[in-house]
Amino acid sequence: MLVADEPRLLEWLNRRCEETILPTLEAQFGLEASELWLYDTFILKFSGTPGERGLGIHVDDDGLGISFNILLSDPSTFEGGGTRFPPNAHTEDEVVYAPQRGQMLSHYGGLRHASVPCTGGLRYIMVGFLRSRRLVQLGYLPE
Ligand SMILES: O=C(O)CCC(=O)C(=O)O
Ligand SMILES: [Fe+2]
Repeated sequence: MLVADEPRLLEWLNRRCEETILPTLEAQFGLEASELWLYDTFILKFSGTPGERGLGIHVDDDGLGISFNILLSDPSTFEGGGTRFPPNAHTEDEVVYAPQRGQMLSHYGGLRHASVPCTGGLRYIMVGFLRSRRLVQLGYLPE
């Protein structure tokens, strides 16, 4: 579901953006919050049912920006789950993140990644994509 369709969720997201999400992304990417534009935010539900376990390897938003991924569920309520970054030009190691409830993973959207499949219970995440023209100058994006 789209966060913008639910006023209470949108209010929560706007507050979190101001208090934590934007300051964190500013520090991580060396950008000013005013240079970032929240393009899309949605909630995803994964379960152990085949076809609902997670996303295969992909890039977000055509690699145009920055992605954040907040775990909404308590990790004790689902099995499996997490976000996986296969080896890329910068590292030979696969990296897997399995955050606690409320923790945020943020990354350049053009980095290839996938869900670690959920194998039981329900895993809810909030995923948002931000864009910024400055990412090009910083060398994250192709010209
Ligand atoms: O399951 C995950 O943590 C990955 C979610 C994701 O990459 C996305 O929604 O774009
Ligand atoms: Fe993604």
